[in-house]
Amino acid sequence: MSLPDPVHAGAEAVPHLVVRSHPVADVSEHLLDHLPEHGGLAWVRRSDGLAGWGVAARLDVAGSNRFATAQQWWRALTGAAVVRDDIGVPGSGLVCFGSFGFTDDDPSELVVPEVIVGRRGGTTWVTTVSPASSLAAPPELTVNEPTPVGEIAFADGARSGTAWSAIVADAVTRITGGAVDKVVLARDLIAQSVGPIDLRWPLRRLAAAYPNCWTFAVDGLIGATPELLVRREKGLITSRVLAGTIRRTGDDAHDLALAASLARSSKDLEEHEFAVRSVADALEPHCKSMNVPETPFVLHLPNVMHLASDVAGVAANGASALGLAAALHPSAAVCGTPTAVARDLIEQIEGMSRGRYAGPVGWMDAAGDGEWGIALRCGQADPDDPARMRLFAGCGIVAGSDPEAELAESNAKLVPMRDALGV
Ligand SMILES: C=C(O[C@H]1C=CC=C(C(=O)O)[C@@H]1O)C(=O)O
Repeated sequence: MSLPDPVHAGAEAVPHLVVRSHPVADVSEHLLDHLPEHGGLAWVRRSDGLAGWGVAARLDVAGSNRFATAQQWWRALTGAAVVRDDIGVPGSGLVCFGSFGFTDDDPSELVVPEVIVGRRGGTTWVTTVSPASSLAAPPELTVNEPTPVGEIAFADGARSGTAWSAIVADAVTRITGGAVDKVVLARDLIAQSVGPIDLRWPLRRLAAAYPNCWTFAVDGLIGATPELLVRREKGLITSRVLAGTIRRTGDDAHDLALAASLARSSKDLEEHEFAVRSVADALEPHCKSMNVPETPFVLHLPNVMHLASDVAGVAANGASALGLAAALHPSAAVCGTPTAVARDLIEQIEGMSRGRYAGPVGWMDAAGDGEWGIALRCGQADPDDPARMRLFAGCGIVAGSDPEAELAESNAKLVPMRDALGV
């Protein structure tokens, strides 16, 4: 059979793909159970979502045009694909997973898996993606048990806790001096195991312990994020904005009192308002109407509670989920206000590379619908040492921030990944 000429998206040639989605019987309640040992891709929340493996096509990209290049590539790829989709819901048919660097220089990628298992509202399906030259047979779904992570040790990353607190104190001085209104500062922790870390082990534990979060895996970056940067679905745009945090104590009555104090805390409400404003301002040009709640609610997670606002809008144009994520990134929940000043300050004083932590992570389909979360409460597997991961956590710093309290908050935000890796 002679192959059609490759289609080009900018400098990149894209393959002609043949895609088939068909319903299947459930083999397991948990989509993550189907992942093979290596190369798993995931975006799941409770029993719904997408889990994929294999690489049918992939784009690696960096630079200030990375979102535009990725869009162009995806448009060319979807335009050249032959799709038979018997399900017809967002997430069926041709989809890609993606993860973007926090800065222009950090690596970003889109991956189209060879196999995707999806579930939504009680319907489970399998999508197979193959080159036009070699059609793939649908796989048998199996339940695959991960290897438990053995003994694991945690050590300081780029900065010790004390050194990081000093950086936070420096930021507070700059904020009170008027240089910037809010800046989000992050730190990393190194997890070192005795043997290779089977990423499916922490992934399953994150999904089980944080069912209200979106559990993700893209190219060695895994986590369970509570923050949805943007979802676009059939003309409806939504975003869950988080900023303002208090640690849980484990005592329910006390935690309720803490939730009430969080909802009244002027320091946290100010921090939250910056984040909501940045999202509302970025979405406004893309929405005909928008609902921005006046007061946040308190989102209860097992380790922390957050001030949260669900912003919603009706799409005014054809901007895809990725286009909207590009407009929103970096929001004030992970960067600060004003954005450019906060970004420069992070670069100047944070003292580490964030990689894909705090960047958009998620998926999109051929119609441009999709979900992009912010890669928080996550860890990056070391490509050179399979027994090692870098874990990340950050905190929004405003004039009223206390460096010691921020350090404690960052430790609480590291708990999900630490527990997931532990025995
Ligand atoms: C930057 C992180 O959290 C952000 C999201 C929610 C609450 C935040 C805060 O209260 O500081 C942060 O803005 C992180 O978890 O690494």
